[in-house]
Amino acid sequence: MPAQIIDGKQIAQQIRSELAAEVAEFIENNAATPCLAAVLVGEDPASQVYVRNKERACEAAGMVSKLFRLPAETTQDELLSLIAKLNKDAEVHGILVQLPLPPQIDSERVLRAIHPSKDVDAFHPENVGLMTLGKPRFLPCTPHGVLQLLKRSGVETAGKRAVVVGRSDIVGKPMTLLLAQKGWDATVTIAHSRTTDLAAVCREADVLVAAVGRPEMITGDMIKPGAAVIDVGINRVDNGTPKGKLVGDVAYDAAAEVAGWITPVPGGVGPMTIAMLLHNTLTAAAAIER
Ligand SMILES: Nc1nc(=O)c2c([nH]1)NC[C@@H]1CN(c3ccc(C(=O)N[C@@H](CCC(=O)O)C(=O)O)cc3)C=[N+]21
Ligand SMILES: [Mg+2]
Repeated sequence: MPAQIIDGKQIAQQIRSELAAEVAEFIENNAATPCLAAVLVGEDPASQVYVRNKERACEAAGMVSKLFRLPAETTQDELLSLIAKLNKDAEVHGILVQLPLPPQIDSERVLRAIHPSKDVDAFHPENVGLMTLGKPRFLPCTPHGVLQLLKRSGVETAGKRAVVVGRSDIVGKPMTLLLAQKGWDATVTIAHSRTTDLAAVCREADVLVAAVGRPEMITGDMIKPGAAVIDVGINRVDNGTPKGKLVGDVAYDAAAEVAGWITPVPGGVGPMTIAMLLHNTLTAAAAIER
């Protein structure tokens, strides 16, 4: 039986309409509208697309989106002073600084300058710490989106073996912690580029999350029959067209013949990241306006 396709676009749309209702209620009960400030430094074309999608999604949910575009030559001090201004701005509930930042900027310093109560990416060490302790203020958007895809598709994680391929601070690491936490209750392995016999490790997974950033590196033979395969990768590869083609970290066609569930790219995890960003922005607004 071929895999059930997990339609991230549709599930994200469902979450966004749930959020729109909550935002409307929030606006009725508070003298404020949830507001996300997005900061984009430079002209990276992919970043422009993501930031525009985030703005549109915010507005569709009834939230305010403020975009701050800074030139590629922006200095660290200029960026830090914008963040200081946004931290103090009572109208702004969430702040997102789009990554990657240009090389003259120390990303770690910038992310730590965002006030933790407005850190809707959940990248600040205080928020990473709270999440790790099982007391999250915000959940990081992409891993939270993955959990929602699993839950809303009826994939059981309790007692199951989960393998996360990739150990980034943004996806891999928090993904493993969340899958192991109470309520999700998976037995989790974190695998990476130095893992011996990666294929055998992956084949043990009832839930396989690929977050390595290497196009189609997870092949059909690495998948346990019936597993849920969640592809976090978004890689643009050359296919002779000017824009190239988006592919995930999973070789989709072969994987779909073996898996029980699978997420496509595009239309899988990507739209969920944005939906969970909106969710965090509403959470931030509720905490600040309370
Ligand atoms: N501070 C910060 N926070 C982020 O959350 C963040 C970031 N920086 N920098 C870049 C990455 C990447 N990211 C995506 C979000 C949505 C899609 C998305 O909606 N993708 C669509 C396709 C988009 C396309 O066609 O290119 C999809 O997968 O269907 C993709 C990627 C958020 N990121
Ligand atoms: Mg941030």
